[in-house]
Amino acid sequence: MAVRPAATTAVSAPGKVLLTGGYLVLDRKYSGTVFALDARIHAIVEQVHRDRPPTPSEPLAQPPDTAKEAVIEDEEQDKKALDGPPEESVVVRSPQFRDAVWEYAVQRCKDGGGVKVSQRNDGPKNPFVETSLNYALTYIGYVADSQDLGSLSVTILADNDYYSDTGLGNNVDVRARGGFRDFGVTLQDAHKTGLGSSAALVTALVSALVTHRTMHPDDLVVAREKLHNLAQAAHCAAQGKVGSGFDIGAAVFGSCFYRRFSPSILEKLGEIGSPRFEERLFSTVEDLDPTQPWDTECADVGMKLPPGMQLLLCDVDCGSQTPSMVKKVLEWRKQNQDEADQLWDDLQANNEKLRHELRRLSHVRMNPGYEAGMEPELYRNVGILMQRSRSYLHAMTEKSKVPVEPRVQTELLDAVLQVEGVIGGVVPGAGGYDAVAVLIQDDIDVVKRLQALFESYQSKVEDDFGGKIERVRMLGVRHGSEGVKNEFQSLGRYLTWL
Ligand SMILES: Nc1ncnc2c1ncn2[C@@H]1O[C@H](COP(=O)(O)OP(=O)(O)O)[C@@H](O)[C@H]1O
Ligand SMILES: C[C@@](O)(CCOP(=O)(O)OP(=O)(O)O)CC(=O)O
Repeated sequence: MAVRPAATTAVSAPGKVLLTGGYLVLDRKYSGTVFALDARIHAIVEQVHRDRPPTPSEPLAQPPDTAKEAVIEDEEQDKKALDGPPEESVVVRSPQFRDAVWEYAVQRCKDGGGVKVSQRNDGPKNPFVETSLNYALTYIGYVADSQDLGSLSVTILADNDYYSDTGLGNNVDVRARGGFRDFGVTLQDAHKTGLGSSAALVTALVSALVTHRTMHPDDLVVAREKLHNLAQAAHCAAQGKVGSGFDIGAAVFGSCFYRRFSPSILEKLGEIGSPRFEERLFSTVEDLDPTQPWDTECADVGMKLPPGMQLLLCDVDCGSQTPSMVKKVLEWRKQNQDEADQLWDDLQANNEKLRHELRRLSHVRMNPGYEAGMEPELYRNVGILMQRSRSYLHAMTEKSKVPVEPRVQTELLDAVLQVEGVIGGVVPGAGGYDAVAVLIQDDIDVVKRLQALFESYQSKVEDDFGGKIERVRMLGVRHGSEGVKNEFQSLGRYLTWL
C-alpha cells in the first residue's frame, strides 16, 4: 500500500525569548525559562512533480479533508499512472528578501550515508536550509514507504518582528500579503532582532518536510518528540556546534522551563554522507539507543505570565555576535571555575525564585482576597528578583569582559524601570545588543508611556564595548505562542507569496 503525500503542507514554529538562564542553560546542571513568541516562521512545501502526476481533480492546494494523504489501495493502477522517473530537486525561496532562492539537486550517498542536497545556483549558501533538507530527507528516505521524492518547492515566510524594520521593500499593502513584509534587502543585510530565526526556521522546515512525506498533519503534536530530536540534530549541525537547544525546545513545544540534553547524544552522529549515517540519524531521532537516551527536560509547557502581566521586547537595532560572546564567557568560566560556579549557583537560585513567583502569581486572581488595583504590590517581588538577576549579570559582564548587559542597555533598562507600570526588565538570552525584555502591567497606558520614552531615545553613556543606541523600537510580539503547528488552514494567508 503506497502513501501519497498531500499537494501542499504548511507548518510554522515560534521564536523565543530566554527570560532567565542565559549561559547557565548551556550546562545541564542549570536551567532556563523560555517563552515562545507569536512571531513565527512558516515553511510551505509544495509538491511540484511527484511519482504519479496529479489528476485534474487534484488542485495544488486542496481543502484539508480531501488533501489528506490519499491511500492508494490499487498499486497496479498507480504504476500505470507513472510518468517516467521525475528529476528530484528542491527549490527553497524566502521571497521577503532579495536574491533569497536556493536550488538543490538531491543525491543519495553510498553506504547508507543519507540523502544530501547540493546547491545548483550561484549566490550565498544557506547552511540552515541546506542542513535541514539533508537531515529531513535522510530521515524521510529511511522511514518512508516510497523513495521517490519528486520535486519540491519550499517557501519560507517569517513574521515581521524577526528583523529590524528596513524601511525598504514594497510594502504598500502588507495586509493583502498575509501580513508578511517585503524587507527589500538580502538576508545578509537584514538586522536580526534576536528572536531565534534559525531555530524557528529549522523546526518549521524539517517538520513540514517530514509531515509532507510521512504522516498526516493532524499527527504533528504526537510526533513532537521525534521532530524535536531531528530539529536539534539539524540545528546543531548547521551551527557547527552543540548549543543548549533551548530555542529548538521552544520552537517545538512552546514556552517551557528547559533543561538541555546531554551533548554526547549528538556528538556521536557523525557527518552526513559518512557510512551508515542514515541508521544513526534514525536511531537518534527515534531515541532507540538505550545507552544514550534523550534527556531534554521541558516542564511547565505552555506556561503563561500571570494574568495582568505582559512581556514586551524593545529592539535597539544593533545586533550582537552571540557565538563569540558565548565562547568568551565559557573561557572565563573555565579559567575561574570556583568564582564562576558561585555566580552561576547564585543566579540560578534567583532565577528559580523568579520562576516560582511568576507561577504563584498565575493563580492569585482566583483567590477570594484579590482586588483590582493590587497589581503594583503583587508584582513587587517579581521586580526585585529581576533586579537581582541583573546584578548577577552585571557581575558576569564585568568579570568576563563580555557585553552581557553592556552599559547602553543598563542605561536603557534603568530608564524603562522609571516608567509607571513597568515591573522589571532584563537583557534576555546571551544579552549583548539584542532586544531587551520588559515585564509590564498589561495596560495600554503603560505601552503609551514607554512609546513616549522611546520616541526620541538615544544612549548618552559611553559604552565599554562600543555600542550606541540610536533608536528603540517596541516589537509587536507577545508571549505565549504554541509550539510547532500545522498551518494548512492558513494557506490563504500565503497565497500571494507562493
Ligand atoms: N527568513 C529566512 N529565510 C531563510 N533563511 C533564514 C531566514 N531567517 C533566518 N534564516 C537563516 O538563519 C540564519 C540566522 O541564524 P542565526 O545567526 O543563528 O540567528 P538567530 O539568532 O536569529 O537564530 C540566517 O543566516 C539564515 O541562514
Ligand atoms: C548564551 C546562551 O545560553 C543563550 C543565547 O540566547 P539568545 O537568545 O541570545 O540566542 P541567539 O538566538 O543564539 O542569539 C546560548 C545557548 O543557550 O545556546
